[in-house]
Amino acid sequence: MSLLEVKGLKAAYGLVPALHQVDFNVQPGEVVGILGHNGMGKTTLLRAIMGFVKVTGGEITFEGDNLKGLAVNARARKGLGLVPQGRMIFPTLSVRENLESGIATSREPSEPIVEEILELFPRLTRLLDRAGGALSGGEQQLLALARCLCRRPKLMLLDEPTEGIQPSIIDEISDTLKTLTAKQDITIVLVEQNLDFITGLSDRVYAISNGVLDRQIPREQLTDSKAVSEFMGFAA
Ligand SMILES: Nc1ncnc2c1ncn2[C@@H]1O[C@H](COP(=O)(O)OP(=O)(O)OP(=O)(O)O)[C@@H](O)[C@H]1O
Repeated sequence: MSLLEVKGLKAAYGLVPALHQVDFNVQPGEVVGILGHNGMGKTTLLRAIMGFVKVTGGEITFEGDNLKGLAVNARARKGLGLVPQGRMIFPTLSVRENLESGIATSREPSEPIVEEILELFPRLTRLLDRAGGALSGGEQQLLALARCLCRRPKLMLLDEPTEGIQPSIIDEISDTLKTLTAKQDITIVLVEQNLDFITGLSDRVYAISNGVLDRQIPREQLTDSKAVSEFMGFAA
């Protein structure tokens, strides 16, 4: 059984459609990438899966259960976690407090998991008392990832983790995610426009274009950025 199955999904902002037809599935333990340019519907898709955006058609099932009508909190309790675009960490709370705020809504609230999660994030360990707002963009992204992991999600939805981040920290985020998937039982859906990042991490990559996602990029093309651009219709 797929962990996540999205079928014929549609979503709109008022009368303006943002997702027209989204069909894809994610198997347990996979990293599935969704590649698309600005405004193609990537954020809307992740927010619709998490329950922040109302869907107007189609269905989303998680571990075989239809998520229709379930609020964000209920989806989080089922094991979905979103690391949003722009990170959305608490700027006035310390790094440690940001991490603890993740545990408050954990499925397993009593577990002392901050220390365990920090093993994956040595850079954050050195910054535990610093205010979230005083971190660099890359450090904030690491914090947002770590905070989400403190809730022990089964499926982590990552919205453009490389956006506005220096190349050196992009590599660190990529390495951290690789260590995480090798070490822990977690499944990831990653939306991105950074081709190298997404192809380096993903087992499979789908293309999203103008709110339509129904095509997987052939595996043999994933290492050829020109072929991927052509496949997606990006080429001039
Ligand atoms: N709150 C909103 N109200 C109205 N329209 C919106 C809203 N959010 C997004 N849209 C529109 O929906 C479409 C998809 O936007 P979305 O943010 O999902 O794209 P994206 O692929 O994540 O883009 P980006 O890479 O720039 O974040 C765009 O046309 C966008 O203008």
